[in-house]
Amino acid sequence: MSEVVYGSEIAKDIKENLKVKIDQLKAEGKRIPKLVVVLVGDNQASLSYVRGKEKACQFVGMENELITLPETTTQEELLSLIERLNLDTAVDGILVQLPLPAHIKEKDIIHAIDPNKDVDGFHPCNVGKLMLNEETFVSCTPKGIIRILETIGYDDLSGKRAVVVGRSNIVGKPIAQLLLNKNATVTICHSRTQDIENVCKEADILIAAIGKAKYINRNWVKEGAVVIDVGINRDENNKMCGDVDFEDVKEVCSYITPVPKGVGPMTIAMLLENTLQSYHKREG
Ligand SMILES: Nc1nc(=O)c2c([nH]1)NC[C@@H]1CN(c3ccc(C(=O)N[C@@H](CCC(=O)O)C(=O)O)cc3)C=[N+]21
Repeated sequence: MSEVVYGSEIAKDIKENLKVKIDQLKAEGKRIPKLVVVLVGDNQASLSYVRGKEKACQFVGMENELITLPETTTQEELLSLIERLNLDTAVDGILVQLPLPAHIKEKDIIHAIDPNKDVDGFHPCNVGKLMLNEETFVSCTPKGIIRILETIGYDDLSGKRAVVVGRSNIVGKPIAQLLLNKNATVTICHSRTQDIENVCKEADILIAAIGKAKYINRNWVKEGAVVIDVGINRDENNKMCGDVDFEDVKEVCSYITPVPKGVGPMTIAMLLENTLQSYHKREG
């Protein structure tokens, strides 16, 4: 039997902490940190995530502007908006919600955001700094996962084996790097990996970021492993679920994060932290 780790509760503590800090800035008559979220088109899932970000900003008392643009927005129009936000001294963080419509090149947009306002940590400058273990904006989901490990006291990773399933630029690769920076022995598995089940079974820490509903069952998991589920999928009843078959795996691991209320809320909390970090870099 394992302990279920509610990221939602850890995130709540983090947000309460941020609220105190922002109240303090207000009391001192200082400028308030500001996050701008840009949403292109009306992808339903994106709308729901963006609302979560808005609610969190309101909770901590951070300024939040949501700019919604029509699906037909051109790449040039989006680039000129980003240029304006880059130059706006009142803006600390810029987040362009992904995915973007197919006619816009995500890479060009990510490259256009000022690395000093890239609170997602997606810009190549910030990704490079992560690889060099230099201070930077760390991508929010991976940062949230590390914070979960720290909170459960499982952050001395020397001699531990970590297996990351999934190699995306926004989760798989950066979480592998963060685990490596903490001295774990890291393996990245993906769709071309042979004998993936047995590779995963070696993991002391298993990170699931593949995007396949309930793909990982107890046969993939070593007894006592820590299992972090990054997946956001729908099951056969259209209920939100992770990449891990939670009910099955929770019988064999030591800690497991649920979906929802696991990694997702941590992502939002880390976004707010990154925005405050950006503010302090600017304001001192
Ligand atoms: N530029 C960019 N940055 C992102 O960080 C980014 C993005 N684009 N595109 C989409 C993904 C996804 N994402 C989530 C954040 C919070 C929850 C979250 O809080 N989920 C709640 C439940 C939400 C619900 O019930 O719908 C939970 O897991 O408990 C989920 C997903 C950020 N993303």
